[in-house]
Amino acid sequence: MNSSPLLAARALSAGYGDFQALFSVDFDVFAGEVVALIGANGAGKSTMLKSFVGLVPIRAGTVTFDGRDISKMPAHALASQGLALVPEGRRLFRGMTVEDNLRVAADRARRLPAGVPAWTLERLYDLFPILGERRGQAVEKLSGGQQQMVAIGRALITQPKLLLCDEISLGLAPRVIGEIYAMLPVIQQSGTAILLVEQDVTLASRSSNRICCLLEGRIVLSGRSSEISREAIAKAYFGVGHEVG
Ligand SMILES: Nc1ncnc2c1ncn2[C@@H]1O[C@H](COP(=O)(O)OP(=O)(O)OP(=O)(O)O)[C@@H](O)[C@H]1O
Repeated sequence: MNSSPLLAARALSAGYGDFQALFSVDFDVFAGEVVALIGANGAGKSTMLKSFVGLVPIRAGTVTFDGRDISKMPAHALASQGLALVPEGRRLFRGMTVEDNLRVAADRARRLPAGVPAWTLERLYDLFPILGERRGQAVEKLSGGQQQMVAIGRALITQPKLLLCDEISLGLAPRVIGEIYAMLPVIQQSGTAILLVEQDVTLASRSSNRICCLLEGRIVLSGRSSEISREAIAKAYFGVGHEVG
């Protein structure tokens, strides 16, 4: 693993009005790894992702990406830096086809160095063949899982170094979740790091190299997914002193 992180948050605080959602968070993602961010409802997971991409303003601290301070960079400028968000709820362009949803995002893509293979429509259709079959259909005609595949494809076509995924399993059937999560190693092997916000702790743990747990806006546990016990995760998830069943 490289010694300098791809994404680094330092003493990051963020919130909404009078409410503080993140308290001096230190957090890293290194190139090529999959990190899962877990925590109970309201712990601050989405806020953290949104603060990375300029959708929630940072109150204190810094976020650097690929060595550059992005703390004040507007959301629309981040795709060209190599940071892409798959937002909770997908937020596709309704009324547009699968292919047009993908094409629109390509306009904001990062310029790739020579020799680095790009995520093209063809590669995305190889990753999710059903999208190729349905490329001409309006996205609202697709199932939830297929829409999630479009949302992931739309992020990938911006050629990210880091893909931020906000609860991509939410509301989907286990089989569909399995199909989508099966593609994460393929994306990782292509050289894209992934930060997953995931409610399902078992899935989060199985799908990641490292896991971090947020509790009430603070990181309370961080380590290699293969080395952290279920008990440690449960304690961190619910807070120290909470009975673990
Ligand atoms: N737009 C907002 N305005 C005010 N408070 C907000 C807003 N969005 C989130 N919050 C509050 O910030 C805190 C963190 O919310 P956040 O959505 O980041 O949590 P989360 O860990 O992603 O939870 P969930 O799994 O429920 O999405 C919560 O207390 C939430 O109520």
